[in-house]
Amino acid sequence: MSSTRAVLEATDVWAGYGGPPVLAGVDLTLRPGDAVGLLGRSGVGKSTLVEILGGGMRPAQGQVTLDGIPVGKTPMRRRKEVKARLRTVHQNGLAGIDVQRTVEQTVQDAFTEARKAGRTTSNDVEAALAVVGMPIRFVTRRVGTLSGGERQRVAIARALAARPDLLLLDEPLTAVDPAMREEIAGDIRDLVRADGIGLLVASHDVRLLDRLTSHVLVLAEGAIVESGPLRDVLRDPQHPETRALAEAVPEAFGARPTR
Ligand SMILES: Nc1ncnc2c1ncn2[C@@H]1O[C@H](COP(=O)(O)OP(=O)(O)OP(=O)(O)O)[C@@H](O)[C@H]1O
Repeated sequence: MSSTRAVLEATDVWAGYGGPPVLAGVDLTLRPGDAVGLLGRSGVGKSTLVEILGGGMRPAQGQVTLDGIPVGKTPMRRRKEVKARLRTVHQNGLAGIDVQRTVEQTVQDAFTEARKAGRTTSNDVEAALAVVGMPIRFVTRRVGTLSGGERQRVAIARALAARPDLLLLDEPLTAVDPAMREEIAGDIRDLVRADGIGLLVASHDVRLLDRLTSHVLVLAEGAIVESGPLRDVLRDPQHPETRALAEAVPEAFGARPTR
């Protein structure tokens, strides 16, 4: 429903934690309607990149912009707008969520903000929870009493209720069992497709990326070393790190057996 559709652009992003750089010149563009996976082995810098893209961490060098507005050092008067258009769901699913509020209040708050901003007319908490496979009986539960997997799902429902232009998910649904994870991923995919929300999903779970995204970027040695449709990338990996990832996934994803 938003009038302008945001484009997120990262240019020559460098970052680290005092040692060798974790990110060393990452370029990336995310548009509404995109469904992009960020694939890479554990510790390669996926969360760091998601944090920087969402404005939670500043790069040592380079910049991230949302339709030209700097993300991370956003001018005060544009912060609300950036927050409405660009949402991040962190790995633990709790950042920014008041654990004392109920599930219903948490999702309702997001709808209220989105309605005020003219981003949605919906107020359907039950439908929002259904997308992440949560029955209506959870509405009265305080977020602080939920299991890890339930919190992750509420965090996603809340982010989707906000109807952002772009949604960044860092290792979503890790605490949810595999069968349910696939089903929820399919429902999330349907919703973001229907609403034209741009999605970036950081994960090393290729099954999840296969469900949620249409295109992957492989992060290795601080940079995006490969990109393309997931199954193509795994079938014909070019970079040694992609080859290692491909060898570890089931053949169903098109990876060639190790010779
Ligand atoms: N606060 C921190 N202080 C020092 N080092 C950090 C900090 N946060 C992350 N790192 C290091 O930076 C590197 C990248 O971490 P990051 O969490 O971005 O990787 P990741 O690809 O998301 O990993 P995973 O898949 O295991 O979540 C790792 O070597 C990690 O140990």
